[in-house]
Amino acid sequence: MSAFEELGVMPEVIRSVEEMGWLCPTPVQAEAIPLILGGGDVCVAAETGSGKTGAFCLPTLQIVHESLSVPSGEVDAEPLEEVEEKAGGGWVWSERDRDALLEVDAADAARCTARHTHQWAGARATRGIREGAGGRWCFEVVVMEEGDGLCRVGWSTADSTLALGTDAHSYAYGGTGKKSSGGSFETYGESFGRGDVIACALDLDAGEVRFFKNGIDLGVAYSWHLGDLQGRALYPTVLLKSAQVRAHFQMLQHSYVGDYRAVAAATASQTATPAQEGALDLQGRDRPGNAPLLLVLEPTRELALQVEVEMRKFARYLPETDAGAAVHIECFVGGMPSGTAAASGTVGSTGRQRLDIAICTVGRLTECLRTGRLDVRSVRFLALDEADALIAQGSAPFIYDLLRRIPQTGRRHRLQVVLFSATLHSGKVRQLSDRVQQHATWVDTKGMNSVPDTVDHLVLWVTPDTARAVLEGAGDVHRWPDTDDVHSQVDTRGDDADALSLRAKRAKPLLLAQLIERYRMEQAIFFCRTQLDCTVLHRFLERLTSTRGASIVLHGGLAAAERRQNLARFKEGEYRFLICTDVAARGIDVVGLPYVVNMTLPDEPDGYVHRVGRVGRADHTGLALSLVSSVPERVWFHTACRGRRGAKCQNRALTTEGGCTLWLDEAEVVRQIAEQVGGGSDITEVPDVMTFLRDGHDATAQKVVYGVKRGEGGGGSGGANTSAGAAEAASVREQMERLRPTLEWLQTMERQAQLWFLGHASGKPSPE
Ligand SMILES: Nc1ncnc2c1ncn2[C@@H]1O[C@H](COP(=O)(O)OP(=O)(O)OP(=O)(O)O)[C@@H](O)[C@H]1O
Repeated sequence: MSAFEELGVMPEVIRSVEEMGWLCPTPVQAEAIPLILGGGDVCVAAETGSGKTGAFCLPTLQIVHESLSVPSGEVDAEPLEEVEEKAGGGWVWSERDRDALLEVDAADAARCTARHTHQWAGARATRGIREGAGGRWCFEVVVMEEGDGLCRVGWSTADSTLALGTDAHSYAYGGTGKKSSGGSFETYGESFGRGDVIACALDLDAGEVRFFKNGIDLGVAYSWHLGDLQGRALYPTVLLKSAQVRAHFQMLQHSYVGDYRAVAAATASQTATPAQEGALDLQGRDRPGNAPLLLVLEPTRELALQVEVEMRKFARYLPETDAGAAVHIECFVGGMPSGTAAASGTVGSTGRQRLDIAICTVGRLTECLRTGRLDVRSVRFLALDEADALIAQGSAPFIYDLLRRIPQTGRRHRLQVVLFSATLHSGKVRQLSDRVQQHATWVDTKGMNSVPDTVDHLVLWVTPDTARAVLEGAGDVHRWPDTDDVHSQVDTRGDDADALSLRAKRAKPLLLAQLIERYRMEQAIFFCRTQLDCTVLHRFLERLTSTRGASIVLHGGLAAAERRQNLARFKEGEYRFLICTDVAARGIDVVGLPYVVNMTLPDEPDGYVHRVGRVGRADHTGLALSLVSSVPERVWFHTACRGRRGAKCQNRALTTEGGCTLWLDEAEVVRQIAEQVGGGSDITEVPDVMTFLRDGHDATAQKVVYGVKRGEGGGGSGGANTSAGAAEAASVREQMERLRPTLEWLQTMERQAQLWFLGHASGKPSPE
């Protein structure tokens, strides 16, 4: 039995991963896959390069495939509406069409409660009144004594979000004395609260909604042209925050001027259910062609594209389902044509439009939702990859809004949410998890120190003396590297802070050239702070004969297609060096990459963890070198300039003085990084990089080889020199061979013991 099979992974997926050389799950895969397959919400914090992509792609792909394979009869076996109707006489709050934070009372489904004090949670009734039914209809909401929060009550169509009052056909009256529809709020009626009875009245002959408080008419709140709803039904809806309400759908407490009848008196032909309207039967095969079951959110285009490639590899042997092609995967990122199924109507073999898995960046998803190109109402699985980066990008409000658009419970499943990153240990991530997940299980294979021990860290201090010596050594001023031009009027020979900063900046590229030579770097990523820094470094390396034509640039200023192409050319070995900003810091997987060099440290320790995580992946060893100025460097930080951030900016004043520069104290950043990644992975600090290089430090002299599997000659904290490493690997292999029969025997014994236990527990005879 394959180790992946033990985790419950299906044979077709195992076949793909085995072809990729994955014989055993990594620790994070071993923990996360069964939890996800078991239907739980999971937060996974594990070191860079530990196989997190597989940990969420394998089980989610399998869940999607299994959903597609459910026979149609089974999908429709017991419509939830029927179950709900049996319990509540036809009109109750829906168990399915509600936010996860709202509870529908099990014994009295006309009562619902939202306990959260900071978040709204809504629910719609199981039925609505069709626009064409005509007549005057009403339901009452009693605000219960429990809870001291807020309520909004009213009507909405089944395709509106549960955030009552925010969509066009969603009509709300709130406890603060406001009415809202389409997101615009106006003063209306008066405030209401505990003990009040609010009647939500619908006049389908006039196209009007009005509200009554304790029997008193508050006047027409909304009106529309008959036919505007296109025959759709309006459903009783509530939105609560720390409040409890009970609805009267059948017997009204008050009588109302205008002869309004309780909604439960409507005949079947006058009402509709979301399923009849095609609004909620979205996870079955009636799902619209642009409505995926799995939605993966990625912080960058590069990552989204990489995950798409991986997902397609895992899916390649999946058998065709009744619904047509095995699983239809698409990537939605900015700047390139994507979403072909959704846009052009790609069809599966059943002749139906299909999209099962959508991998998106936030920007493109926002646009696709606005234009209706993607429909998220069928999503039953949401994966937030690099969740902390999504938060740092400011996407948390978008995620909360997204969650409102996705039904929390499907016909037979609830929405499952997983969060992944190497750096999940922040209050903001916990907050996100609390809001979007339910009872999430944390898989934390490495705690705070999420840097693999296959990475060696060298901090090479660039002191003012080093910088001076390096520049003097370079000779002619014209051969000095350019800089980001922050120090335009500075005398390089001076000793003030600006002069020291400028010299450190000019010295770093020269030192990099020496490091490339000393380490005989054949493949490396050089991280820079800004797009301009990348351009300047690229220009410098192009001037040197030894590195001319060897590097390529990747940053957010390039067109999407160029970014994709440049990354692909580097991965394929066409270029030896990738000069990039943090756009490539996360997730990018270059198998066996030996070196990462930080030309400037990132502002945050988390940024360092992700950057150096490009090496030391999948048990390969790697070296992370950081050129760190011992004096503060003045750098661009464009906040004051308007329009295109930083372009042609000449405002060299400090941000504190209304300008666009700041002093970066790399020494302080090193201290923070050492604190975060210390422990398991020591950072070796070299006090003076010049002496280090001059004294002939030579990687090959130490016989350390980076970029190879640990134990096969690699360095890394747990590594060794080439010959010792190879010997160690051989000895491990030998030991494993020796132990194999014993392990197989133990496995058989355990299986027999379990079978015996199961047989014993069920009263059947125990197996031999
Ligand atoms: N079970 C496995 N066996 C062998 N190799 C694996 C296995 N799982 C993943 N890998 C390989 O390990 C490398 C790193 O995996 P992956 O990109 O998923 O890491 P990650 O944890 O997502 O890293 P990051 O935090 O940088 O995004 C990839 O090259 C992948 O193919």
